[in-house]
Amino acid sequence: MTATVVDFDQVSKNYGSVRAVDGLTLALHPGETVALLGPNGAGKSTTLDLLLGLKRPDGGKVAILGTDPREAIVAGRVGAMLQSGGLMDEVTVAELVRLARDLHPRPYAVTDVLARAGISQLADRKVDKLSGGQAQRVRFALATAGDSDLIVLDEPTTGMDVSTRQAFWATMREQADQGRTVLFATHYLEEADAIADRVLVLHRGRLLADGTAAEIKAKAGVRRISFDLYDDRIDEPTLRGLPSLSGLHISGRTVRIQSSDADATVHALYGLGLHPRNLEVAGLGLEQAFVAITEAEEARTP
Ligand SMILES: Nc1ncnc2c1ncn2[C@@H]1O[C@H](COP(=O)(O)OP(=O)(O)OP(=O)(O)O)[C@@H](O)[C@H]1O
Repeated sequence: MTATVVDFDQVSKNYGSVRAVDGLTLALHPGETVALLGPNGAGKSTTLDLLLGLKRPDGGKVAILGTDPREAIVAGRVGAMLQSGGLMDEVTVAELVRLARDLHPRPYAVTDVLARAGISQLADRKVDKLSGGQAQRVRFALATAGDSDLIVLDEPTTGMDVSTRQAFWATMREQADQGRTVLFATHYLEEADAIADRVLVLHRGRLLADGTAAEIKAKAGVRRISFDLYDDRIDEPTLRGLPSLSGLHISGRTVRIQSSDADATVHALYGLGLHPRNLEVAGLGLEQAFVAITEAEEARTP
């Protein structure tokens, strides 16, 4: 059986009357790259804080590799990169990385850490002279200053430019390929789609969806249909009457539809005697699926 790296068992956390995390049960395994998604206030940061032992749950239990999160951190099992992590001023990048690796039970060489984070050329730069994206890379270097089993990242690529972001994710992929578990919270859904092999959707502190990006898209249950009408009059009320329609957009001769049952919609389309050309049926993108899932939940529990 595969060991469990992260284990949340019925975990809850309240801030006064706000239930930030609500009975969360979750297990993460070695080598998984997991994206944590959720609208603002869904409980992502609180979940990561509970995981890192920065907050204590009001109910339930959090474990990392079967031990208390704080113990796991002291043992160097976890590398973390948090949004709020301020960097020490008045020191150079290399000095700061050296400090982090000196505190790690299984440290890497400073030059390797700098190279992996793509900041070798910034080694002698004072930390307070870094750009936002460079500071993010330094935080990343601190999170990977030693050999950890779990890497936790809270919105890691905020402020990174496109090429820095790509290099960052390539490095993270390597970390996961070596058997480490990578858990990251993000608002960039295309990033989750491209990088994560497992996606968690959190909403009001509860897990709404847990699966591959493809499974989350399928869960949204909506498909996009598009086609061109060259030979027929485009009659909007008739198109609106198609079964299972949840959206209709007409632009010139092109019709775009969202449908909860694409087979039924397309069948009825031909039944109207229309002659659609360039017909395409596709699933939702992860971003649209995320919106559909969270909005459906909002409608269910206002
Ligand atoms: N220290 C705190 N005191 C009171 N309420 C808090 C505190 N921290 C978070 N909350 C509340 O708990 C809920 C979850 O917040 P959290 O920061 O975990 O969400 P998030 O998913 O990380 O949001 P975002 O995407 O905006 O960063 C929110 O309603 C938030 O207002």
